[in-house]
Amino acid sequence: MSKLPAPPADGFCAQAWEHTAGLQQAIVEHPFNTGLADGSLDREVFAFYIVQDARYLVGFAQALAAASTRADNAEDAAFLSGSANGALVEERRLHAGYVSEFGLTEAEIDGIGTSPSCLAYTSYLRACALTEPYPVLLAAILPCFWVYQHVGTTILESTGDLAEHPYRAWIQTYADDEFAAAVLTARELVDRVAASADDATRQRMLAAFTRATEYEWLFWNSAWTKEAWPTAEFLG
Ligand SMILES: Cc1ncc(C[n+]2csc(CCO)c2C)c(N)n1
Repeated sequence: MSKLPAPPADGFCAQAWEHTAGLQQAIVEHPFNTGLADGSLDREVFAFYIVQDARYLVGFAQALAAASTRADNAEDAAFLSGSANGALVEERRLHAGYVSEFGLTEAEIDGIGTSPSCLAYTSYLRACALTEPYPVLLAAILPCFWVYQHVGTTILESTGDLAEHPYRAWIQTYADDEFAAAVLTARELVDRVAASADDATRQRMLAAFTRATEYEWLFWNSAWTKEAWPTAEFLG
């Protein structure tokens, strides 16, 4: 799948992407993602990322499920709750893969703490679900879709044939046509909701989109550094 078409120039999504363009570039150029693209990424760093991502997917699914209860029509509710289910199906798939691909036992998995950045991102999404207006919650959810589609298709452009690529399953998931269609639906939903929001709400939407995109960067960076709690040493 190639890159998505640009969103309508007068809408929220176009404004949000332009506002975060430097950060989007930094995400694509992060050493985690350049290593994912050329296949040089350390397997252990990737395993750390996958374990944290499974934790993230549970929190993200909760935010999507909460958003679906606030939709004002069945089509949007179905999209949001279907995406929540999709995130949980993916969590189950990753979890099953821990054992087969990375040789981790259930006890080892349970012993891996949720990283500070993973907890911060999921806590932020859950907080948006509880305390922010529906349009702001949707703006916080959107980078999860859009940033991954951007990263996946940018990596695919640079790799070409994936037959021998060690991270082909990951790249295929996020450069896939079905996923691109979901990202377009998410963008259209956010543009539509933003169009009938007042200026103050639109400002908060932009802040939420930006914050969630910052958390996307933090998430990759935390895998790259195998981020741990600096306080762990005080707890024995
Ligand atoms: C940190 C992080 N951010 C985004 C995604 C991508 N993602 C997760 S669930 C979903 C859509 C609903 O099924 C998408 C696009 C990820 N895996 N990890």
